[in-house]
Amino acid sequence: MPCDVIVIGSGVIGLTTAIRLAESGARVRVWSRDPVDRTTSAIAGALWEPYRIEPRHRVAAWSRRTFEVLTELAERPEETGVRLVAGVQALDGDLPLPYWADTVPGLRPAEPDELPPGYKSGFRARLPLVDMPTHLDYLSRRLIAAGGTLEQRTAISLDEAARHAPRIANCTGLAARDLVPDPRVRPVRGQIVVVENPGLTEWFVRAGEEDAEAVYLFPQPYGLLLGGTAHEGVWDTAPDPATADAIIARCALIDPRISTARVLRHRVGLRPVRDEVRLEREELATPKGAVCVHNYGHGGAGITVSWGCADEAAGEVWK
Ligand SMILES: Cc1cc2nc3c(=O)[nH]c(=O)nc-3n(C[C@H](O)[C@H](O)[C@H](O)COP(=O)(O)OP(=O)(O)OC[C@H]3O[C@@H](n4cnc5c(N)ncnc54)[C@H](O)[C@@H]3O)c2cc1C
Repeated sequence: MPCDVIVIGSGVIGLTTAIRLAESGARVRVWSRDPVDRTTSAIAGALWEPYRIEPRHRVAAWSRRTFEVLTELAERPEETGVRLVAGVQALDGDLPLPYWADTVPGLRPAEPDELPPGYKSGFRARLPLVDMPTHLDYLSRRLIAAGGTLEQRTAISLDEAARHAPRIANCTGLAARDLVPDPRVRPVRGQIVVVENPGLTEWFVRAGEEDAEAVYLFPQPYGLLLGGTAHEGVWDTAPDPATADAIIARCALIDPRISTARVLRHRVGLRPVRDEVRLEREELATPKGAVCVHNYGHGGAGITVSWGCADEAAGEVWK
């Protein structure tokens, strides 16, 4: 099938990149090793918030652009899976507000009585909270409506894809480690638990950038998502029962009703962390001289930067 661009990967990064290209008139094929609902993106929480992602100056611009787009999508939450939800992030000690705070209208320091017991400082904000199964469904439908195709197919190499199209977008997340190959992208394992929501309507987060154990509670339409962990270099995707118990115990300190809530499911995902997101154009040394735009390594914030990165990647494809 003739096409202008092959996008490799159907996580949030591949789908948003493919949508930008298809909606600007390109004939786009998306190849994905995994079905959309088996990607790392499908496991994410997913709150808009820059976390475990660098470099800050680019992340600030990408996340601002994504905030704008998600705010628009939040006008149709049933269709898009995006809602604007209020909540509190606790900070350790007297840390200043985060570097991206000016992106969020109305973000303000939390009053002491807005913080759970034991926490001294934090901020309060309304942020986009994304129900990923619904959102990925929405993105897939939007891609197809724009004329794109979604195929379950594994790219053996970038050169193989270059035999099918003159332009490629490499949105393979952690798998870029083997495909490129790029040893700088590495897993940071995250485990979560979904329980029946005992009545929470706001999110809560306490997550230091370097901490292996975080606390987060996200009220989603499918249940209350509890997190979590962040273990560097760990590849195991089987949920660990002791880790799940510890997550529930930490979250129950925020709301004791959680300790008796019915567990609906356990999930583990591997964040594709890199010292810097790789978003750049490369001329491949193939006989026909194809162009590959790399867009991977978004760490713990792929949803948070998705549309900003998609805009930039689509621009690089046509340069
Ligand atoms: C527990 C957890 C919680 C998280 N919470 C948040 C959050 O609250 N907010 C936030 O913004 N982010 C969050 N993240 C991070 C976010 O999930 C990732 O940054 C994001 O999903 C990365 O998206 P991606 O499209 O690059 O990768 P993926 O979703 O992994 O998609 C990669 C795609 O590439 C395909 N692929 C790989 N190799 C090949 C190949 N050779 N050929 C064809 N296809 C291939 C795969 O099949 C897949 O379709 C969380 C992550 C985890 C694990």
